[in-house]
Amino acid sequence: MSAPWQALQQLASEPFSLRQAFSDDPERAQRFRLNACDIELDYSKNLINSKRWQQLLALAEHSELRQLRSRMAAGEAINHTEQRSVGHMRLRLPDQALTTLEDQAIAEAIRLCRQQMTALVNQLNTQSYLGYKGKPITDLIWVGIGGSLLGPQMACEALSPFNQSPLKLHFAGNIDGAVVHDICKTLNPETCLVVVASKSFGTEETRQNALTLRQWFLDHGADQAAIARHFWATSSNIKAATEFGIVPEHILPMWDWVGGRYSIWSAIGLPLALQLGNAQFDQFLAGAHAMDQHFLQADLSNNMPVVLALLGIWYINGMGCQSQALLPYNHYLRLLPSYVQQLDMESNGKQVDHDGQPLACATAPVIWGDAGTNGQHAYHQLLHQSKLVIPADFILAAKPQHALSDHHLRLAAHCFAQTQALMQGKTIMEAKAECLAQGLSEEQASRLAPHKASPGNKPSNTMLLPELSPFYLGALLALYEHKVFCQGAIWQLNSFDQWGVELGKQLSGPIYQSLNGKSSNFDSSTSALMSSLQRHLTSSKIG
Ligand SMILES: O=P(O)(O)OC[C@H]1O[C@](O)(CO)[C@@H](O)[C@@H]1O
Repeated sequence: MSAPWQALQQLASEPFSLRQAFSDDPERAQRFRLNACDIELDYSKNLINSKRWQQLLALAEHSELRQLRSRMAAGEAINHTEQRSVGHMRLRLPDQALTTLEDQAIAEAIRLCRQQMTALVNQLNTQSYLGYKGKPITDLIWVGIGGSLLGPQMACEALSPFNQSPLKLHFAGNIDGAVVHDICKTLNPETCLVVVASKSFGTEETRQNALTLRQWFLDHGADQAAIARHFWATSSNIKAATEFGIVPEHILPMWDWVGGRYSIWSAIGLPLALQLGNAQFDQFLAGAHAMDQHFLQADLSNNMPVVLALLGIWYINGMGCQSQALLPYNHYLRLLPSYVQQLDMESNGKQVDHDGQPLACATAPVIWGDAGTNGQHAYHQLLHQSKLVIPADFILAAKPQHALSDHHLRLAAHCFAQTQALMQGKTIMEAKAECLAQGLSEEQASRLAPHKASPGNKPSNTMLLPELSPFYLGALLALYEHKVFCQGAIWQLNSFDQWGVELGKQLSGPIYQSLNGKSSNFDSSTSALMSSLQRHLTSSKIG
C-alpha cells in the first residue's frame, strides 16, 4: 500500500473525540460547512480535524481528479474498457448552452430528443394520444431495469407532490412474473402505453417483461398496428427495438456515451417529464446543471462532491468501514438509497485500477438505508451502540410538501437529534446520573448504566435542501454522481463500466436451458437446487 493510504490509516489510529472537538472549537460547525446550489452540507460531525482533513485534501490534490474531471467535461473516452466517453453532464445543459458543445452532432441529437420527449409528454398529458380502440391513454407502463428504471421510479416518487399528469405510472423491472401479472391485473391494454427502456435492448428481464406485455395486448385483440401504436422504446439499439415491433418514430434515443445509472437526464427521464410537465422537468435538469457548474468550478476544498468523496475515503480506507447509510428524512425520498446503491456500488465496486492492476485498497461501500424515522425503530440501535462505525448521510428538506407543520418539525427534530446522539453519545456517568434521577438505587443505576450508555463518536453528514423541488432533486442527484466520480478518480479505477454483472447473466442461460429439459453438468449444489425446484414444480403441476 502506498504512502498516502498508509498515512490515512496512521492518522485514523490516533485518538479523536468528536465531543471534545466540538467543545474545544466553537467554530467547528462553521469550519466544516459548505453551501452549493443552496444545498447546505454540515460535515462537522465527522471524525476529522485539520490534520486529517489536510491529509485527505492532499490525496485529492495529488490524484488525477482534476485532469479526469476536465477530460469528462471535454467528452473524452474516459470509460476506456468500453471505449466510450462519459457525457451525462451534456444532457443537462440548458438549450442555449448546447451551442457551446464542440460536437454539434451531439448537441443536435440532444435537442431532437428533447423535442420528441416534449411532444410525447404534451400528447399524453392532454390525452390526445388515443389507443387502438380510440380511447385516451390513461396508464403508462415503463419496462426497464437497473439504470433504466431506478432513476425514473425514484424521481417520480420523490416529486410526486408536483404531479400534473392525468396518467398513472407503473414500473416493471424484476423478471419475477408477479410484477407484470400484478400490473396487468388491474389494467386494460386499450388505454395503456408501454415504453421499453433498455439502452442495449438485450437485457433479459426487460425483453421478457416486454414480450409478456405484447402477448397481453395480442390476447386482447390487438393486431400488429395496435402494438405499433401502443409500444415505444428508449434505446440505442434501433435494430433490436424495430425487430421487436416498435416503429422507428417511437424510438427515443439513448447513446453509448451515457451510462445506464447516469441516464435519468435522457429519455429515460420520460416518466418524470410526464409527471412534472416539460417546464418542471427543465428545472430538474437545471438543478443538476447548477451542481455541475459548482463541481467544475469550485476549488477542491470547497467542492461539495469532493468533500463527500474524501469523507467516504476517510472511513473506507482510513478506518476500514464497509458500509454507508443513506437516511433521507423525507418520505418522498424513500427510494433514494436504492438509486444511490446502483450509482455507487456498480460504479466503484471494482477490483483493478485503470491498468488492470489489483487495487491496493478497498473501494465502494455497501450503501443502504431507508426514510427516517422508520429506521430509528429498527437499525438505529446498531448505529448507536454496536462496535461498527457506519457513517451516515442525513438528508432533510427544510420546507415540507404538505401543510402538516407539526409533523414536519417533529421529523426535523428527530433528524437533528439522531446526528447529535451519534456524535455525542452518552457516557456511563451520564447514564447512571439519569437512572438515579429517575429514582433507581445506586446499585440498580450502576447495573443499568452500561446498557444505557452510547459510545458516541459516530460520524454523520447532514444535508439540508431548501425544499424537495425538481431543481433541488436534480442538484442532489448530480451531487452524488460527482461524489462517486471523485472517489473513482482517487482510487484510479474506471467508474463507468460494470463487467462484474456479466458472469451471473452468462451462467443463468445454461441453468434456464436445463430447467427447460436440456441436461447439463453443474456443481453439486446447483444441481441439487435445480432438482428440488423441479420436484416442487412437478408435484404442484406448474411449469
Ligand atoms: O438499459 P439496459 O441495457 O437494459 O441495461 C440495464 C442495466 O443493466 C446493467 O447493464 C447491468 O446490470 C446496468 O448497468 C444497466 O443500468
